[in-house]
Amino acid sequence: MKVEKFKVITINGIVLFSDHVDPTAFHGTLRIFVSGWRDNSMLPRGLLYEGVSNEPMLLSGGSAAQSSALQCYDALLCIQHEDETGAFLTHMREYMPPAHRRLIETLSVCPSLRDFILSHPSSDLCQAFNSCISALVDLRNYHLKTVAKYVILPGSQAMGCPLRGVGTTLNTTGTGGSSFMVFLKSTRNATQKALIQERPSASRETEI
Ligand code: HEM
Repeated sequence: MKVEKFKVITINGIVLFSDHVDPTAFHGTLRIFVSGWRDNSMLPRGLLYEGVSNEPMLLSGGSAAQSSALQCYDALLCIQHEDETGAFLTHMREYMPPAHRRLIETLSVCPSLRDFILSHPSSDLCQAFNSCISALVDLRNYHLKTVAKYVILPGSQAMGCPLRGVGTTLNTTGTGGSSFMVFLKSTRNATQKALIQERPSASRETEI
């Protein structure tokens, strides 16, 4: 299979694919190598690292969920990821450098920026906060479309492929074994929930 068309740009540890990446080549070649060996039916017991451990190790594949940038924004903007989604993102911190993990933990326990804005009503502050949230919602929506283009669509077209079993597992589960479309929609929805509803200002109330 031809892979020379891959164009990969690394931004803060995140691998960003340009429009030149062929979804079928991504799905059929690269994704298999980043799938990891945790919740992976091909390697249910994990992988034995000879000379490192006597027991097989279960490790998730590479994912931007392990990038500290997005988790820092979430903590700063008080975006709450609940239940399984929150647990998965917290688990992904184990793959970050310890200093990055500590930064996210520190931001999470700092006085809440959202509460500050709510208790000091200012239209400018509120709009600035909401534009940050909206930008993150847009990013997560764009990302959902990218995942559909690079994983769901080529996965549904991979009939007859010798790696079909691998594809089936990887089409519905993320690198951590999550059902990733449910997970990704949940992170997007939690982001949307953080928007502050602007109350009408006193002057506008008197105008009406
Ligand atoms: C072809 C390109 C991409 C594919 C197929 C893809 C796929 C996925 C999948 C399946 C997940 C679910 C969790 C997991 O499996 O680990 C995920 C999570 C995530 N991805 Fe990507 N991704 C791509 C590119 C990117 C890029 C370029 C970014 C950053 C700008 C990014 C940021 C994230 C983040 C932050 C998460 C964690 C969920 C969240 O916080 O909303 N991904 N990705």
